[in-house]
Amino acid sequence: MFPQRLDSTVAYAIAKAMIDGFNRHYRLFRTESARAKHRFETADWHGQQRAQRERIEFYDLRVREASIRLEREFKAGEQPMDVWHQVKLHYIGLLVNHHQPELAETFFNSVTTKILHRSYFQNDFIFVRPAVSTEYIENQEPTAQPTYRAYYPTQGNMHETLVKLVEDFGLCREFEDLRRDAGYVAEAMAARLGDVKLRANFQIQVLSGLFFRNKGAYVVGKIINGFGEIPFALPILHRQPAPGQVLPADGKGISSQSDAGKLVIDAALFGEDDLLILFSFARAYFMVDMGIPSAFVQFLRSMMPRMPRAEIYNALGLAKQGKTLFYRDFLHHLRHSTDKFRIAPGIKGMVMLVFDLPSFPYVFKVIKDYYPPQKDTTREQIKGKYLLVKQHDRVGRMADTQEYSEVAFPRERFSDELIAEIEKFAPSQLEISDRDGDGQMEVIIKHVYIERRMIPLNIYLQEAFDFGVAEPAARDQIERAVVEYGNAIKDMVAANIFPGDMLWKNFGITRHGKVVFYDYDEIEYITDCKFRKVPTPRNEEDEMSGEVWYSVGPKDVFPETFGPFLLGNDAVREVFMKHHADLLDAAFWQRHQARIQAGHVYDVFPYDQQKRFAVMHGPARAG
Ligand SMILES: Nc1ncnc2c1ncn2[C@@H]1O[C@H](COP(=O)(O)OP(=O)(O)OP(=O)(O)O)[C@@H](O)[C@H]1O
Repeated sequence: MFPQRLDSTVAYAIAKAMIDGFNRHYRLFRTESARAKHRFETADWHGQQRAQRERIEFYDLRVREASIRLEREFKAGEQPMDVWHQVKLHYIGLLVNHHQPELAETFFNSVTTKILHRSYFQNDFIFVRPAVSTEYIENQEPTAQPTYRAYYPTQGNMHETLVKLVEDFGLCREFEDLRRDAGYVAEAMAARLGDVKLRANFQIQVLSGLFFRNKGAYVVGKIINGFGEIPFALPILHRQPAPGQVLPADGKGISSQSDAGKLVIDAALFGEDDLLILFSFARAYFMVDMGIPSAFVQFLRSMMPRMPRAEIYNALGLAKQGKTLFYRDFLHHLRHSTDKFRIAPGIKGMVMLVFDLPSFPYVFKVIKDYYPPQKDTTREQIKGKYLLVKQHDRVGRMADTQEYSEVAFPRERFSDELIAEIEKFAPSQLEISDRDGDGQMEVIIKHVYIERRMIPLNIYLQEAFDFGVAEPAARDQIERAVVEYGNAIKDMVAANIFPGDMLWKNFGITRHGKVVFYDYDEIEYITDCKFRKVPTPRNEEDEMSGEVWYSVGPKDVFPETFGPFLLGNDAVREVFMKHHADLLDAAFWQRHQARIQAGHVYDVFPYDQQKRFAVMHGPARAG
């Protein structure tokens, strides 16, 4: 199996062409990410969103280019196994001093699996686990940026240090008052540190690349004191010039105009939980200029040890690496667990067949082969909607999904009930065979989306109902769920998304108590919908008719009619009407539609209004 001699010249040429293909990919990816700084400085918000969307496509384009080149120049698909073994060894050699070896290995897997027939590629040909270490990679070039910078403030010069720390990012746009903002940050840090004694190693470390997303730029780092570490992030925004921009403190997102202002540090976020929300799977990917991405991941992991590395790679826009790592984690989990896959708890979907493994915090969603008549859709349309969400700003309210094809699971881990369910609703997606010939039967699913498991909101509410709505704890649970549910819809509206199907069962609650939407098959752009008031009945017959007597176009939405589906329970109705009655009014939706059509980009920021310096220190001081 292992080649004794590297005697094939074509093997080296293939390996070299492959690494050239990857290097081209990473160069383009990095350049696009680095340009985010300029787009931020010049307030090119539409450009920023476009780039975020387009960058997702880069990987597949480069994989396709590389496979075409390998086929054309080297007939790579026709090379014997022996040559492919040598290709892999040469490739490993080329990675020894590479700065993104883990990404380059994944690229190798993507290209080879495209070129080689499935029965032909086996684990020997691809990187099932990393062959080259990502530990301690350094760029030795004199002009190279280190991954992070360290500052050593004392009690006396904290303020100056923070000013310098921000200035070192070299943002080419004036701050409104950086000294003032650094003062706010210093105060917030002091409050967070409390009365602790500053130890010899007291320092602030910040990643040398700013994290850009939509209308924000984030400084990301940690404070180290003795054995303690406090992760933090400082969002930098453009001050909006018009007065009265600060929403009421209970408002969720920070709506902002498309105009540009001087820069401000908007808040100081501390601790793992704030950071986890910032890096959530329900938000768009960041743009960061990273020479050594694994070093960024390692730093971020030290700040958020509970976040899987796969999700960190995703958040950095390196979704294919995220996908690879997720799959490795999944296989590892399968090997070290014994429970069985089952139909996911909750109300079954009409278009999606959803299953999970109780011990594993994700769900697997398969598109059914047929749907009830009210679901006028197709497999392609559903895939289109999932893609739309992937490319769109998910504003912390729409779960990210990873798409996999031909996923094999051990047959003995599937309950018979689940197999029967798949056979009934998605037979085209199911194969049960011993594909790799190891004597073990496998369940092979042709196409599946995988996403984080949440508690479906209907189940969460039901728990409270079962407890008894008179109980304060149950009332709290209902209030939290309903308020957050409305906030989730409003954040989606800000981002031009109409969820389509707003039933409780289509939303889930995360471990941070955030409500997130996950049912995308009826999603539409707000700007494509027609929000209407229910017309006044023409006569008594209309009025008494239980049927819809007025004509309804395909894009018509009647917000008044949401109530009966959502508000059957009195306790729910009371909270909903107190906080979110506007969602039942067509005028609310039309107003947002008009604002989006006028070109305003809304950004929903991943922290509470109460954490904004403008709110904490009063608008008079902060703008
Ligand atoms: N991320 C998730 N976490 C937990 N449960 C989930 C998740 N996604 C889906 N489910 C469960 O699976 C069910 C069906 O999922 P989903 O709503 O995506 O399917 P659907 O076919 O699009 O639904 P519908 O019939 O409303 O269109 C949900 O009601 C919920 O119980």
